Amino acid sequence: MSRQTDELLGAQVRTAPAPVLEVRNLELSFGALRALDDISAEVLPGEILAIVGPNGAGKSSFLNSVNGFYRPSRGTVRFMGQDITGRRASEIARLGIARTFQNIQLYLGMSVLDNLLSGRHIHSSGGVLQALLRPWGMRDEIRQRAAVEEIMDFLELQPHRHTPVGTFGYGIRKRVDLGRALAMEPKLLLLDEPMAGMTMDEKEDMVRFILELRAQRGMPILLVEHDMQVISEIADRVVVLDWGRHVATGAPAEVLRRPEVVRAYLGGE
Ligand SMILES: Nc1ncnc2c1ncn2[C@@H]1O[C@H](COP(=O)(O)OP(=O)(O)OP(=O)(O)O)[C@@H](O)[C@H]1O
Repeated sequence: MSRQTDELLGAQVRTAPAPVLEVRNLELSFGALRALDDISAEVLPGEILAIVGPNGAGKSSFLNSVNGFYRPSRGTVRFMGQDITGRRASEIARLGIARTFQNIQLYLGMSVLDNLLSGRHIHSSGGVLQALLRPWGMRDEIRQRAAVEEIMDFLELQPHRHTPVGTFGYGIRKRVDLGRALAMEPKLLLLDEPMAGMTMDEKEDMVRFILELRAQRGMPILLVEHDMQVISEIADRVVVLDWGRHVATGAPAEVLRRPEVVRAYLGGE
């Protein structure tokens, strides 16, 4: 190999962006059921990576293994260069991985504003309860409020700020759930079926917010979603799982056409 080629390759190695999230050979079992079998994937800076696959493929298990809800039996999870495998969910959240949930977990009797403030607890001196009671010093209170106001502006939630979340349908609830995750000031966002149960208008709004998050803040996003049209429009790459196994990885337009991917969907539903 010539010296010039050597230098060129060296430059490529140096400029390749380090992944924000790097998952290697992940394995997770529930009794005899192998929910994840040797799964590897990575999220690059500013990338939107989608995990897709039929029901029971292991998508939520993958998210749960990344954010510490489940403890994988094998494999590693590295976040911004740090090994976080098997760490507790609260610790992983503090390191900068926030997530939303398939079955939204909000405080339904509380206002939009208070739900978002609950996401700030990792940035206040007390816990969730203290974040809600707001016994912070004046300066801390102003800082927490300013962060939440900005998120409400961004997600167009201002008209709903004082309304209890339980009075809203799925569309607004999912948006509040995203807002609460953003209130944690994450460096990586995990979204579990952010469009599920939404009307077309609500989906379009959510797509817009996700794309703006990436464009304006360079937010890397790992999402699980069933809506293939949405996936094709927003994901840079997709990872296809089936029965806990890896089927394919690549650009949506190319991967979703592959015969093995089509087969996985036809066989799985
Ligand atoms: N806590 C658990 N205990 C036992 N089995 C589980 C648990 N969580 C997931 N599983 C099983 O692991 C497999 C993968 O489930 P998972 O929820 O990860 O799939 P999924 O791809 O997210 O499915 P869906 O699209 O239906 O949400 C399924 O067979 C499921 O029943």
